[in-house]
Amino acid sequence: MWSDSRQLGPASAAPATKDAPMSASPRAFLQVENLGKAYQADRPVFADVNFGIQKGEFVCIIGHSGCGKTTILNVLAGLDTASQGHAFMDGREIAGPSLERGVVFQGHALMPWLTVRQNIAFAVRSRWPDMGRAELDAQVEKYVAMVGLAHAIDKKPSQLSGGMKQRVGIARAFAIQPKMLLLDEPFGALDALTRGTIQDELMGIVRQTQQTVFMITHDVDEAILLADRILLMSNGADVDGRYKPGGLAEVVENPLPRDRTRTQLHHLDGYYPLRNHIVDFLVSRAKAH
Ligand SMILES: Nc1ncnc2c1ncn2[C@@H]1O[C@H](COP(=O)(O)OP(=O)(O)OP(=O)(O)O)[C@@H](O)[C@H]1O
Repeated sequence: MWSDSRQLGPASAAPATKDAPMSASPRAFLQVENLGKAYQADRPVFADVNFGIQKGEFVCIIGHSGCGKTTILNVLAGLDTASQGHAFMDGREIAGPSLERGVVFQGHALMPWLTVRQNIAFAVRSRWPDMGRAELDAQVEKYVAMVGLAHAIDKKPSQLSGGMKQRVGIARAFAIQPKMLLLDEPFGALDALTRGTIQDELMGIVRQTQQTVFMITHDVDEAILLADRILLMSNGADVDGRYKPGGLAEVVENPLPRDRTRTQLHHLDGYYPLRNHIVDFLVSRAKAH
């Protein structure tokens, strides 16, 4: 079930030119190669991060605060640049933001003066500027319904609860039909009950759309529920007087059946060993690897 990160990322010898298609290679749909980030040259936050995500795969990343999860997600989103290494999606190096990647942050980032319908229509129009009115309306309504908000489609964000706003953010990300969805703790600010409901909804939509997802979470159960694989990340630390950057310490395959649900998760064979393994990592190994 557990695998060392070094087995994962077959770092390629030939980095592709920015924005240029790569030559045929066995890379995954999303491929991260030797990624590193240093704000301070002698103390990189993380270094030599390698992993791949296959099309349709749901991958979560877990690690303590400050290990660099958001930095990695921002590099994948094209919102930040790495100090070292490369990230490729669908055969091209990621070199800036793109509507091919949908991003959802903890703060929903909706435009407060627009209704739910208008917020999502804005994103859909950015993606398909020539889309006709009827098709645009249908696209918006489909994804609003998918997150259970048809009744609130003409409301403004100020009239919605935190959970509803986060659902709008999710609907907006799905509505542009991105090739990859990047989620940075999207449920972090929600109460447990709402969080559970939206996790179920997200899982349903992801299964229906076969969406490829990379998600940051601090919640071990959330990762076990949603992810096919869980990346465990360690923090940079001083070890025996020498600084060791953070990095990908381990990749955990989720052995539980893919049709698992939140309510039966705890009863499944393999749940407790998996949970204990991740918690042990966070408690005893995440600070230095
Ligand atoms: N612009 C910046 N300048 C200097 N240091 C930064 C900058 N942005 C991030 N950092 C540092 O880089 C490290 C990684 O930050 P990042 O937000 O990626 O971590 P994280 O694992 O996502 O943390 P959290 O779980 O708390 O969100 C942190 O120590 C942070 O202080």
